[in-house]
Amino acid sequence: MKRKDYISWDTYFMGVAKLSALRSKDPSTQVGACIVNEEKRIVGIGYNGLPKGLDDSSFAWEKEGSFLETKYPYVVHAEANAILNSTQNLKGSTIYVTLFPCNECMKLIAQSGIKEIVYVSNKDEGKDFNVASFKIMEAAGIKYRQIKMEEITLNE
Ligand SMILES: O=c1ccn([C@H]2C[C@H](O)[C@@H](COP(=O)(O)O)O2)c(=O)[nH]1
Ligand SMILES: [Zn+2]
Repeated sequence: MKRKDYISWDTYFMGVAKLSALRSKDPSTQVGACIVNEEKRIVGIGYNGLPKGLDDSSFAWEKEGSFLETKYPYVVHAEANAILNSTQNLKGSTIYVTLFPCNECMKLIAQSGIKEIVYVSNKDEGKDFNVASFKIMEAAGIKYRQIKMEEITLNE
């Protein structure tokens, strides 16, 4: 008889997104993304980090202070990395992301043909960029749903 407590597709793909987020060097917000095609194949993964060639230790990860001394001008967002890392055309695919995408990422998501967003947290709800993100998403006809992530236990 087959096992009954196997994880769902949502848990599986969000689990990959969460695992990817653990690679992030951002001390305050770690984001992971996993793009899945219509055949449930993973076609791109990413997390928020500095661009290739930049030393993680030489750049500030501050949230506040002079703009050039914060992380904001330098970090590549998880969704952008997942799209850049993708192995095929993303038309019709789904992105699993641990944090609801910002407006900049939403533009990339719409432009790449991704048709569904599955997310866990929307910690920036109500901020202008978050409202803009919802506007882009709805105007582009992208579906979305928020899921609760269950704990995954790894047996030996
Ligand atoms: O769509 C998004 C939005 C944000 N991120 C990353 C970029 C930063 O490293 C953090 C956000 O910093 P805060 O601590 O929340 O100010 O998250 C992302 O990857 N994708
Ligand atoms: Zn973003």
